[in-house]
Amino acid sequence: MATTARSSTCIGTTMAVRSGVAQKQECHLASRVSFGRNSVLASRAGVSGRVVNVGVRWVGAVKVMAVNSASTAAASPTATKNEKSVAKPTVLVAEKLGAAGIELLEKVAVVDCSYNLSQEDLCAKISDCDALIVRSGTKVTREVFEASKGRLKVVGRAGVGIDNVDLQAATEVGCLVVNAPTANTVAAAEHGIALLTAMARNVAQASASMKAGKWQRNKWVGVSLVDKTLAVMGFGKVGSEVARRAKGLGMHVVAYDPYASAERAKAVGVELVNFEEALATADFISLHMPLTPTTDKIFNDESFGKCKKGVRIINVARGGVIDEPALVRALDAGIVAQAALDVFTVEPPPEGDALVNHENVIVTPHLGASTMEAQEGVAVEIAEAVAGALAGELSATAVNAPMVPAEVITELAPYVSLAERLGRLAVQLVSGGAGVKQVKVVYRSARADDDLDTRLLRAMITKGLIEPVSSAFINLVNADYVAKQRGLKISEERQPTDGAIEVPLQSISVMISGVESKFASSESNGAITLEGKVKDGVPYLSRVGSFSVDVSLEGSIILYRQVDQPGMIGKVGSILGEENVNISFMSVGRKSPREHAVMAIGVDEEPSKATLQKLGDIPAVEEFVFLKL
Ligand SMILES: NC(=O)C1=CN([C@@H]2O[C@H](COP(=O)(O)OP(=O)(O)OC[C@H]3O[C@@H](n4cnc5c(N)ncnc54)[C@H](O)[C@@H]3O)[C@@H](O)[C@H]2O)C=CC1
Ligand SMILES: O=C(O)C(=O)COP(=O)(O)O
Repeated sequence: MATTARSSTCIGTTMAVRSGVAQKQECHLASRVSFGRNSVLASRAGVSGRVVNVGVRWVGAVKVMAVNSASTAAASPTATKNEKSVAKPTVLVAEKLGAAGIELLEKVAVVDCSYNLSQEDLCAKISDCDALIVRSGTKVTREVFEASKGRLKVVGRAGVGIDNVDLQAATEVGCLVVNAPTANTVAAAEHGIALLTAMARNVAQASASMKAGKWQRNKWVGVSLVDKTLAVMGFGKVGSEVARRAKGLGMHVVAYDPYASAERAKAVGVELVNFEEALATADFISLHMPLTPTTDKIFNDESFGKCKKGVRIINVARGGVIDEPALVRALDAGIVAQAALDVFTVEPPPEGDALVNHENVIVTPHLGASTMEAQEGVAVEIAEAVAGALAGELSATAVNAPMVPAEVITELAPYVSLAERLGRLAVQLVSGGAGVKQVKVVYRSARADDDLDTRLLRAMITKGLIEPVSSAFINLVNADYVAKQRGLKISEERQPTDGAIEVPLQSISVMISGVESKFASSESNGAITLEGKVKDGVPYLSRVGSFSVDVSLEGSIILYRQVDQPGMIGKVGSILGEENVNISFMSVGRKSPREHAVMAIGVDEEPSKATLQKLGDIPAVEEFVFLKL
């Protein structure tokens, strides 16, 4: 009895329109995890050196890099069906960047250097940009991400501090944020030391006085550094370089950093102390922690009250770590003898600012990273990170995405592809609009728990589950966030196997519970269950409900349940053949002869509704569903 010949939602068609077109491309076989929307699916990765006519889709899955990879990965989502070649991505450089970085970017992108944009101008421009590069002077707010209308894929911060980028907003829209964390470390440390020594010897004031025609040798008597205690607050890259240099000046150096390792401190000859002890013992305090909710105004009336009277403070970190009016009060009260500041809560500070104009304060306009060498280094570091991200690579300096080593990405590439396809197929089996809320993923692997990073897989299952039924764009950056927003709970389970540990995974199962299936045979233990495997680098569907099948996950799939009997393959084959639909794979999953069996047929072309109806009308077919990958 033929029962439910239900047509499944034609999700794939929607996706194709949204993304552009299927393209013919010659590709390298470097499988990577993509952040680009128009990535090329690596369905044949590892099989042949040429990949032809692969669908270009807004994925974020493993991809085969196109020859012109950067431009392909970052092509405008508005590309039309007739476009033959995909335009280069556009990178907006909103603040001065070293020439070497610009040159590097120009090889892969159209580079628009527009400095000093107002917030309105930035918002107006950003929807035409795939990447944005900034320093500390540009606020990349939620408004900017919203104005980009989904086009912006990467924000590169040409420096360390990312407090000027709304990371939450970036993550929500799946925009990768990368920084250049190492190239300006020495410059910032040297500037810290410059401020320390200049402050101690009144260099700035004495210079200004002499230029004003005075010769005040008695007025500008300084203090010595040798044998004084310097407290380094934040013992990271800059802090430890400052500590090293201060030791060379004969200072006793202590450091406060709740996350720093004692061994690293010991190696530099620095004693790690707690916050109070640092304040109570320091003659000089140098700030090198990031601006976070915890460090925001960490130097306030209360903390200045705990300082040794006459302490001198250097800030090359962020203005916001100091409560500036409190510092003015501490300076006026003589608790703080002097301050040397490179950074301010508001930059530039308002005219007539009490702190800037205080006689015991010396200031520089955020020059910590401003050496020729550091700026060239930062420019190259950020250009490489942005170009890599546009080409779909995971960045080693990603700020809002997990860092996954390149070798792990390469190894997991076919499984990442399998994961997305399983999610994509499973959600198409859900009947009605109840929505998917509970998903369990089972990874069967011979590897130890800590030897298999499932974050990529989970992200791609999430992508497969959500993208077909929403307008969301999902990648590794925002997968967990979007799932949480939609109330989708994904639990993961590891099942150990006896297989070879060289193979990362024996299988992945995706189980959706709490929903009805369009295809009853896909249910097992009350959940829609699909299992997949990778064979010779190619993802396969290996189980539907409790039926074993074996069909390559390429093209589309027709699943039907039939009463197992001779002649069925011929009937189905000729119906599809009449419409010139090419069968790529066929597999029968049955429990015992002449009983129910599930047939899985891979097809290269999408059959028409009439053809699907004819299949459903075959008397032995009990139910069927057509699923698009
Ligand atoms: N003025 C300028 O032009 C420059 C400023 N910077 C700023 O300097 C700061 C440090 O930069 P890096 O050393 O490269 O960063 P980093 O990440 O290597 O070091 C920061 C250190 O602060 C520590 N930290 C975090 N929270 C803390 C807390 N509550 N209390 C104490 N320590 C805490 C971390 O554990 C880490 O060791 C950043 O804010 C950065 O933006 C960096 C370069 C140039
Ligand atoms: O790298 C940092 O955190 C800095 O503060 C340097 O800022 P800049 O790039 O000079 O605007």
